Amino acid sequence: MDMQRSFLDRLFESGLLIDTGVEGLYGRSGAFEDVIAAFERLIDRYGKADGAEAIRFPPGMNRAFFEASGYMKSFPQLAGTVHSFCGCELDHMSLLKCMEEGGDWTGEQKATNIVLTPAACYPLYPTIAKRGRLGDQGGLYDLQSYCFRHEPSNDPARQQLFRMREYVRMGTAADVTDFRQTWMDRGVKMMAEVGLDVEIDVANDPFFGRAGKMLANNQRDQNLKFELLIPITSTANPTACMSFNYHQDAFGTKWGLALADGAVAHTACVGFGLERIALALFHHHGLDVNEWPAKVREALWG
Ligand SMILES: Nc1ncnc2c1ncn2[C@@H]1O[C@H](COP(=O)(O)OP(=O)(O)OP(=O)(O)O)[C@@H](O)[C@H]1O
Ligand SMILES: [Zn+2]
Repeated sequence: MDMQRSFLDRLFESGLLIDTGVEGLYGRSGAFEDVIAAFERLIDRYGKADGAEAIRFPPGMNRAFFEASGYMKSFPQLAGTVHSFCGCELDHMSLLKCMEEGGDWTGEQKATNIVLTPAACYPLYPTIAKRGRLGDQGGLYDLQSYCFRHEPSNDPARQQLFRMREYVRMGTAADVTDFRQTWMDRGVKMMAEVGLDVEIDVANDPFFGRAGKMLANNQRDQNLKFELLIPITSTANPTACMSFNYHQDAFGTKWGLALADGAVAHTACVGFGLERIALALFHHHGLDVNEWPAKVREALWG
């Protein structure tokens, strides 16, 4: 396990990641960000011909949509809510007094209407449903967001605030499973271009509790989730750097997403973990991008 800690220490020493004193919450250097920007341009090149509609949401979402999504049923342990001080002057005085005494001042904070986005695609489904039926070709969207998950760790690849680039397809079952397969093939090709060895395997989400075990088994048995894995700090447990999810008609039904003929839409999403991909590149090719193989630099920076 201390391969993780030592890689994290090297990232801090090189300045690529900046320690904030909280596990999984890091500043990033210009060099780190350049790699993410370059990799996103590579994603753009692979996806361009498909004509996805680009949409960017901030890293917080409407609490009502979050509640309706069912996230708290499946992943209560990962969610992060935004709370604020909503009191009067008297409340403010007791707040300051409590802080001064080192007490728990957060208990009086009230929930706002914003929840931190857990995955880039969560705000999309209710947004698209509100527009009415999809067109004849269904829908294809290009998203990117910071996402929050409460999973503190000294593994630099497991962060609490990280960026996810996603494509989401809405259409018939065939449309969305074809889309997912296309991106599995593209994912392998893209990673080969930047000199990373990958494998693709069936996977499951970290559903909470005993009932969650069954959900996870079901997800695996039905091949609903695949991950593209790259060894970063462990070859025995390579890290998921992309995931490919087929939701069947679950989100279509939940949000009322309808195809042009009125049938319930199927959906699939493909996610790139941008920090994980950057970390895989630094781990494989070294912490100085100037020393990376020419072929890799060419693929990223032309
Ligand atoms: N804590 C995290 N830190 C950095 N990147 C992450 C984190 N969690 C997920 N990702 C990235 O976002 C992508 C899409 O998220 P997804 O929900 O499919 O991940 P996940 O299956 O929960 O990941 P894991 O199994 O490693 O917890 C993942 O493939 C991964 O690259
Ligand atoms: Zn998604």
